[in-house]
Amino acid sequence: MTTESKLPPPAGPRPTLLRRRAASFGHAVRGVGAALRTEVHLRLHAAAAAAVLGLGLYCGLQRWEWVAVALSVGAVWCAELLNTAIEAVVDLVSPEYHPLAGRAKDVAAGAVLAMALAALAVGGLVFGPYFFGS
Ligand SMILES: Nc1ncnc2c1ncn2[C@@H]1O[C@H](COP(=O)(O)OP(=O)(O)OP(=O)(O)O)[C@@H](O)[C@H]1O
Repeated sequence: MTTESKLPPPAGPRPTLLRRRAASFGHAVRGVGAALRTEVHLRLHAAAAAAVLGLGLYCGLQRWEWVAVALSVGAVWCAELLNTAIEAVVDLVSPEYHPLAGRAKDVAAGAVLAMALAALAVGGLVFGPYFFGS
């Protein structure tokens, strides 16, 4: 028995690696856009990120401080986007009430909360000395 696929090859020339990467990037941007349109929390994170950027420029943060702030903002966005994705999948597979569906959503929301608290701590450690002295 052969292990070769019986499927016919796709019609037309195979897209180049660069085109496939560009398409994947487009899907990711579309995902962030969709989440921004539907999730109020994500829009609040965007406003918070803009405020932190302004505050950082105002304070004249050091390079390592920008690193900590950028990683914190990125991690909160990442957690919120994953939470949004998990919510969508849970709604798809379990539109009716189910304790496991509820637990999955609660745990995903908990991940956002944990990251937001860590980001708050980083914000306090970075910006605190600029406003209250070291
Ligand atoms: N299918 C379900 N079965 C059981 N419990 C659910 C279900 N869907 C939602 N829940 C419960 O309701 C809570 C809120 O769910 P919902 O989908 O409204 O998220 P949300 O609060 O709108 O989140 P976000 O504001 O981030 O969009 C969940 O955390 C979970 O406890």
